[in-house]
Amino acid sequence: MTDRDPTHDEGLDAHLVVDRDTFRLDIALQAIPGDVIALLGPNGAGKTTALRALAGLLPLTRGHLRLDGTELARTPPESRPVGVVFQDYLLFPHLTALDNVAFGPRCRGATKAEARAQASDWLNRMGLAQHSGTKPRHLSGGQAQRVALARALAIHPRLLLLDEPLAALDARTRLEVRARLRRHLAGFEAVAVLVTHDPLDAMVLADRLVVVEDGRIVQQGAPADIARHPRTDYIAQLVGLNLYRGRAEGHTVRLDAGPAITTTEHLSGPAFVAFPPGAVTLYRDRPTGSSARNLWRCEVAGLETHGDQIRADLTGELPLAADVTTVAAAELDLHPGASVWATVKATQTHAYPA
Ligand SMILES: Nc1ncnc2c1ncn2[C@@H]1O[C@H](COP(=O)(O)OP(=O)(O)OP(=O)(O)O)[C@@H](O)[C@H]1O
Repeated sequence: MTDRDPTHDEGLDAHLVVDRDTFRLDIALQAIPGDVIALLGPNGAGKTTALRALAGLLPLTRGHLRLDGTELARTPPESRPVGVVFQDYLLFPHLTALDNVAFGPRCRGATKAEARAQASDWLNRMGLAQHSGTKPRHLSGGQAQRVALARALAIHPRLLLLDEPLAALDARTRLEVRARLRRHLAGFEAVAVLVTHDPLDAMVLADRLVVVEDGRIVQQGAPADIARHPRTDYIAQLVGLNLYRGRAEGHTVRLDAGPAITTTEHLSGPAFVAFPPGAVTLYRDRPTGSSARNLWRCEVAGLETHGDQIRADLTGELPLAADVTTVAAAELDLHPGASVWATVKATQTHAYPA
């Protein structure tokens, strides 16, 4: 585990206390350059409040906000080394894609020619060279998202904030933009914080999830750890996904570490495959009549109760989480150390490019 303590003047060190009428946000966030953090939480939990406080759009009631060792609380938002991608991208409608991206560098003292050269470079990197003269209304959702990202990155931010970066996109575009955004974030050398409702976005894009409920952090950690050991019902439902990486060939994703998973999607190349714990069926004995292609022998490592469901943490051929009813758990005599067979139908899995 990396040392996340930004005491060496690198990264984000924040304690955000913000009062809004009867609501209080009180969270501490630490990150080192290269970290991608996802803030997740139910409606009204305080995610947007946190993002706005980080951007300087809401004042702190108390606490501190240090970036690379500099206290930002008194720096006006437009002078902070902070790039923001808003949910609906907020591109200037009357400016071309190029001038939208050039806006930040221009405001920070670059000449018009310099700012445009930098903007052009960013648009190239985003694969948008041929759209530099296009106005936002003629861009697709995915293209507008990339322009917004280029605009945020063009100021060389030390903190990149993304508010529901994929929410405005239709399901198809979302897949593609998610994969692309992931590559950009992986190469980003400062701290990135994104707010999302979507556990899949969070797990694919972030190295660390910070779950906020009612203004407080209720759990944080690596996505896989949180998925296996959720501490609240909300998190159990939210991150209820088994997620793996591998290489797809047709309807099969061969995992980097583990067996192959049969999916309905037809892909080739690096891919993720995910399925919810509720999609897993458990058997004590090897099922004979089952048509499921995905059949693995596992051992119960742990059990946790969430309402009337039991989440089984399984190890073995494929580590996975499975949700079963309390009745089923009793019938299967599930207990740590018990060996079980797990099946997942291809139709219950979801594969997408990595
Ligand atoms: N302008 C405002 N004035 C006063 N209180 C507000 C204001 N905006 C939001 N709040 C309150 O702050 C709390 C947190 O809201 P916030 O928008 O940060 O949550 P969120 O986690 O982003 O929710 P959502 O997922 O619905 O966007 C809520 O209880 C909300 O009622």
